[in-house]
Amino acid sequence: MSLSTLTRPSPVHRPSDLLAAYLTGSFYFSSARGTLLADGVHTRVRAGSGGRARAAAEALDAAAAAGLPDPVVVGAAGFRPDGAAGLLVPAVVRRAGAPAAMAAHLPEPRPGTGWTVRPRPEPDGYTTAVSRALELIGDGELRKVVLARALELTGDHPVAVPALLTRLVHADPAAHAFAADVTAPGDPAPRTLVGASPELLVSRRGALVVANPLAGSAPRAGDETLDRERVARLRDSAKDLGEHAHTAAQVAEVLGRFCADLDVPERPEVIGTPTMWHLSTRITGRLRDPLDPACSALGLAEALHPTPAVCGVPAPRALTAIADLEPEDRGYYAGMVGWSGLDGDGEWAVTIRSAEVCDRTVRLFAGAGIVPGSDPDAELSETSAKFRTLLRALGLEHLV
Ligand SMILES: C=C(O[C@H]1C=CC=C(C(=O)O)[C@@H]1O)C(=O)O
Repeated sequence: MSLSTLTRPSPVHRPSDLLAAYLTGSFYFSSARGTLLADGVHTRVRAGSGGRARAAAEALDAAAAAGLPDPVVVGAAGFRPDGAAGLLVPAVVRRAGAPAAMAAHLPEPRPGTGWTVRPRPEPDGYTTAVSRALELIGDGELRKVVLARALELTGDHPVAVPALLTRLVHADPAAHAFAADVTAPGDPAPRTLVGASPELLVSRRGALVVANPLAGSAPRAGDETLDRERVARLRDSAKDLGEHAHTAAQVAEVLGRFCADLDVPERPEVIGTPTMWHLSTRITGRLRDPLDPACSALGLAEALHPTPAVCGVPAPRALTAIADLEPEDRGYYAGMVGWSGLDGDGEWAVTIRSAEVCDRTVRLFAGAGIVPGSDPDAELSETSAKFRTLLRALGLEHLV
């Protein structure tokens, strides 16, 4: 018998089948690059910030040696470098192509009734924090800081995460859509980080690396003429271009440490999501040493995180300003989510436009970059517009 007749053919999955197969507790990640659904736990990867890529490489080697086919590390890490992370090598991984625009009609989410909403902080607390950040910038302590606020929603029945994820993917098949189990000791029920992020932290395929920092935003109006005006204004806004430049420069500087050639477009372009417009720079590079574990997709993601798209400049001072000015710990918001394979290839997205769902509660965050020229009320409106991605999928858009 030839070897080929003994080889089990790989099953072929459709992206929509993997989405339909997602159950709370699975790991789901899709993007324009493809769809990955993972179940079960082969090995948990336990390591602190800075050591995750090495621990992941060791776990992947051990899983391959134990005969696990296609070992992959999947999961999420929180915003704070010393914060929580849930990374593991799953027992089973299924892959498919990128989700396409889906024809299937989804029933509208049940209009949200019976929800209580707790903004953290209240809107005027957020504008006060932005004013304080502007003072720190004026004093020369900071050049940029991203300030976030949270909405804590409590419904009258448990939130169905598979339905929420399905709505997010249908609303924007090009987004980095994800659902990751982030249950912590003491949680009354499974906790899931779920979202649809427009921001690619880093993607690696062989020696090729892509990062797509975003910063500088305008809400989408939903009217063609108004949106054309908003896009033109964003493209020329000195405040937004400055806010963007910090992020693109830092991402380019970090990738420059690992890459021989790096292509950094001179000017950002404007990209759209169903709710927002963003300034975007797509940076591409070629790794000098793709075999170095520090150059795995996870290693690059660790080196890049947290970028000034979610933190600030200088980063250490921005981290303390965020801790002082935000009343809520960000948890997994503004962290990273994705996967890395045995060969180092993988994809990690920034966990924005996301929520943590636990039983009847949904905790969502949105942030905005504060730079000289920021207006507290406009930053408040920007965060409200960013909440729409999740609120729309929950049937709660009327809340903002
Ligand atoms: C921090 C968030 O967005 C980041 C990504 C794109 C644009 C941003 C901005 O214009 O402030 C933020 O840097 C968020 O959505 O919570």
